[in-house]
Amino acid sequence: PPPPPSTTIWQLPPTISIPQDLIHHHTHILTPHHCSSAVVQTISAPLPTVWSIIRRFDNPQAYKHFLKSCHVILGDGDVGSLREVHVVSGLPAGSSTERLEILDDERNVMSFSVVGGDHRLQNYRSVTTLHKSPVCDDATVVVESYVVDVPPENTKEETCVFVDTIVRCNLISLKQIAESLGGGTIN
Ligand SMILES: C[C@H](/C=C/[C@]1(O)[C@@]2(C)CO[C@]1(C)CC(=O)C2)CC(=O)O
Repeated sequence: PPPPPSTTIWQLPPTISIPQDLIHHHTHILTPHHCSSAVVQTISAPLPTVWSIIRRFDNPQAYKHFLKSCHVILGDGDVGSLREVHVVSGLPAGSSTERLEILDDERNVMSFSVVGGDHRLQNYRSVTTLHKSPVCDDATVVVESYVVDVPPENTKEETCVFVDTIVRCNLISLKQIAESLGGGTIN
């Protein structure tokens, strides 16, 4: 008989290893009240260029155009820092308070969690990783995964569509900015 579905989903070919501390993000027990997904975007710019934009916890609005401002309210931009972002009008959100969970300059992993604010994505948490494209030297593959509570009056599907749309917009904007920088980086 085939192995139970849970093991087949998580069995990755030996060539792909996920850093251990990322596993617990991806093994979040999904109940009917949570939704999770991952968005992948290839960018024709060197990995250090893309990373120089993603890693700036204090400046997400550089590429996240749904945000109109960001202030670090605790810490110096390193893990444990808190930021407060304000959202452009037109979205069912006003502000969000977010904590930097992982910032790994060696493995190019960044993760933040939403810890407060007036919006509808309770317990949103994402992990973004950068990978040198296997097919082209000066290209970068961005993988952004998330887990979030499904709001009481929405379905899992609606929640995923909403979040996927925002994440996709952010990564397209990141692509445009990184590609316009060419090989440069922002510091
Ligand atoms: C989906 C996520 C961000 C969402 C928000 O930042 C927010 C936390 C407040 O405004 C939003 C733009 C939309 C919302 O309802 C919840 C993507 C990202 O920023 O990495």
